Amino acid sequence: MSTLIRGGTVVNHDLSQRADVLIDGGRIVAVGEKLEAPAGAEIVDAGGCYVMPGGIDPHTHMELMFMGKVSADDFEWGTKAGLSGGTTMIVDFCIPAPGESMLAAYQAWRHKAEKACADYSFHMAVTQWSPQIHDEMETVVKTYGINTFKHFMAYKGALMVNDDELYNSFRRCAQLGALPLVHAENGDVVARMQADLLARGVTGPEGHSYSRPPEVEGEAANRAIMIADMAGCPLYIVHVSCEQTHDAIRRAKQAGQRVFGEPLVQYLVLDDSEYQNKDWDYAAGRVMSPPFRNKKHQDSLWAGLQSGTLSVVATDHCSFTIEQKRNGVGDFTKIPNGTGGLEDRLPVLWNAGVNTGRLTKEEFVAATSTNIARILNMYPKKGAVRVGSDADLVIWDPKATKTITAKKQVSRIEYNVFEGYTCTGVPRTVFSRGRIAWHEGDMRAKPGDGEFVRREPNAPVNVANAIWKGLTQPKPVARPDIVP
Ligand SMILES: NC(=O)NCCC(=O)O
Ligand SMILES: [Zn+2]
Ligand SMILES: [Zn+2]
Repeated sequence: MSTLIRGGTVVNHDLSQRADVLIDGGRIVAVGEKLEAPAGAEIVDAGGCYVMPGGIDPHTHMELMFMGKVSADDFEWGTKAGLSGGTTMIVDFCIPAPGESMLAAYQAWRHKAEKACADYSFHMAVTQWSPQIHDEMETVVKTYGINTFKHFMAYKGALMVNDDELYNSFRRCAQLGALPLVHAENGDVVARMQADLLARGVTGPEGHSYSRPPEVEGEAANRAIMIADMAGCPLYIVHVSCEQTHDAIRRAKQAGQRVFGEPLVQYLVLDDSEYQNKDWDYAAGRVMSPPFRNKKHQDSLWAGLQSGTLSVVATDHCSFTIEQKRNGVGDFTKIPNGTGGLEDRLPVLWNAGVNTGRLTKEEFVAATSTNIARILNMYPKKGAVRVGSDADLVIWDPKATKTITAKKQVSRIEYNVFEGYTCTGVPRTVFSRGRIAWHEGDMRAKPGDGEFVRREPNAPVNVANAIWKGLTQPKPVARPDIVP
């Protein structure tokens, strides 16, 4: 059955225009003014609204075993939370358990994701280096359709990799046409600072923030950028929280490197005063890595989104209940790291970005959908309102308001880091591959509706980078033979 979305303004990353959108077979089949409704088509009114590509959150952790706890939102509730806030696709991190092969981890993640209500894809984590990992990476790319590999430079003794492992893996990414991702924090320094703080009696959630200053992030970001350049691959830095990391990205871009930065919506509107809250549960609920920063860093991130030095706004949705967070009472290093935000990303970014003039609505679409679709090589299947694209769409009411409260959220945890924040501009109707998945609070998507999205290697940026690196690689100097 076809659907005609009538009377709205279509907003793409490059252009906004009054246009109707015709959907058939899960795809967009026409975009234009005053389209004829085919016989039997469902008509959906978008008068006074924007029609935008569904949000893509490239950074989530559903049902993840992390720091001894399993994150509370699974693929069903995580994707439902996303849909209720206009996000129609997530990219989750497939993280092998210690000693587990990537191939087994991939199967485990596919199993967990069977109940997804919206489309999803995976990044694969590299948590050690060995000939087996080297070989498995090829299968991950060519057989499983995953073109991104995540590296943790923090979480010493758990997920952290060293520079040798980074370089080996980045080299392999260059060979495979894949994109490496890094969590940039100097895990050795963090571990020392944590121990020093605990020894000085700083045991509460504020210790988490003190132990991870912007310098540990900036240093690691710089290091990863330099290693990626030497390895000959582009680089994507997840959860960019501070000016130091933004500055490293900015310099790398100005020097011609292909580096992408991903701030989180939490970093744009929440600050480090949250960790000083007298209520332990409140402060612990905001513990994530890197931690929230101050206004100076927030301004830097906003400027990066405006200027294009930062590309994508994500959430790193990794939600833990209060009981799980209380694992760290008396020792902040044991508080499971992570916050929610998936259902709030678009409304909060619109309110804090578009309504304040920091972002145009087109830049909003770029930061929440189109840029990441291009970086991950799934554009224009995802990330665009254009003929042939998947009909993952949001009808966005720029006048409607909502005050965020955990009492009404879809996520399974008891609190919300944006509690009390009022947004003007919220989704009215959300389509997932042509079906109405959510409409004004009515969740229609069902477990299993989501599909895995394959992503092929050799995105345009990888190809260009490989050509450049090939042309500029060290070559032997031809000299006349010396006859001894
Ligand atoms: N960010 C965070 O605190 N938790 C999730 C794991 C990660 O992305 O580092
Ligand atoms: Zn991380
Ligand atoms: Zn993460």
